[in-house]
Amino acid sequence: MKIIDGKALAVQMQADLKVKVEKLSEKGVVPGLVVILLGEDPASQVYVRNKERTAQRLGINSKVVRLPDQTSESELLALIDQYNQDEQWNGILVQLPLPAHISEEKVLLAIDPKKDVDGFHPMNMGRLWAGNPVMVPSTPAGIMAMFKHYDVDLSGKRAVVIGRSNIVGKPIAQLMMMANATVTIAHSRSKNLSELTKAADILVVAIGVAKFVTADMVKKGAVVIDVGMDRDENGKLCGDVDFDSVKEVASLITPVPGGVGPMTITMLMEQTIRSAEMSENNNSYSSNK
Ligand SMILES: NC(=O)C1=CN([C@@H]2O[C@H](COP(=O)(O)OP(=O)(O)OC[C@H]3O[C@@H](n4cnc5c(N)ncnc54)[C@H](OP(=O)(O)O)[C@@H]3O)[C@@H](O)[C@H]2O)C=CC1
Ligand SMILES: Nc1nc(=O)c2c([nH]1)NC[C@@H]1CN(c3ccc(C(=O)N[C@@H](CCC(=O)O)C(=O)O)cc3)C=[N+]21
Repeated sequence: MKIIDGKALAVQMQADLKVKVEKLSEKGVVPGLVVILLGEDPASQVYVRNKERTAQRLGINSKVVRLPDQTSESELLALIDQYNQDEQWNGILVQLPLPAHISEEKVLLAIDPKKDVDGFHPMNMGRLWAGNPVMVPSTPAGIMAMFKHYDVDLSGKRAVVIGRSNIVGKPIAQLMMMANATVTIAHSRSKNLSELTKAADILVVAIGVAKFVTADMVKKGAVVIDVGMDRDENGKLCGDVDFDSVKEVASLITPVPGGVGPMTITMLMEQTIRSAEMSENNNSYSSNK
């Protein structure tokens, strides 16, 4: 068993990104990321602070707009429109989940697809599913970067994703399919889940249930990616995978913390930089393939 060190890979990739930002800045193009956060959810506060800190370290111009929970949908939409028009900000991210009185769909549709560094706008989701991604959601992009760095070849392999959210499950399934894996997407209605997961060469878990995947559900030698950000019975941060038992079965496994999380932030920064590059090149909004 080998542990995938997401933290170390993130640090390594961020060093390259810092150089990129310096070069762009010399040309007068400073990438700018604005993060909009509604409410006081403590986990969201931590993630947003991590994003802000990383952006600053890389020389990316960053701004966090903190708004009260009761902010109206129209206020939020007006604010997004203001940042859509403002050339100084080439990346706009609205932290999810949003309060129940605000339509997530309307908000995601309002963000200029060119500035949608999360890749959650239906235009960007559609382009991903069409096989010509422009902006890719950062968690799945981070997982693919880990596969590349650790020489995990997906071609012809059986990959199983547990979770079908728009921000993790669906896009990672599509990216693995694009890398020629045979992909199964499981969710809370799936029957005989263990049977599916036991057949997986690659298992990606994104459900939000602490230590849900146990060793008996995993094939010997499988690669296990744990996206979960959960709390165990003692309130300690843990993932969706029971790391201590599954690590004995897996050939490669990500820890929580220090696995997918740091890579998510890194890919968000990469995407922000790419979006700044596109805005420099005459607003060309096109796939990078
Ligand atoms: N490290 C990182 O960078 C990130 C971590 N996360 C974390 O990843 C986890 C998942 O996030 P997200 O995708 O947004 O979650 P959602 O809550 O949007 O989706 C959860 C998915 O898991 C499925 N599910 C829930 N319980 C079970 C179960 N017992 N068996 C099988 N499937 C189940 C649900 O099925 P159904 O559709 O049927 O309801 C749903 O498809 C969370 O812990 C979140 O905090 C999220 C984003 C980034
Ligand atoms: N519009 C939007 N975009 C997102 O990308 C987005 C979102 N909304 N909502 C919530 C999820 C979750 N997410 C994480 C980012 C970093 C860590 C992270 O840094 N994790 C650290 C630990 C953090 C801690 O100590 O709590 C780690 O795993 O090592 C985790 C989770 C981004 N998300």
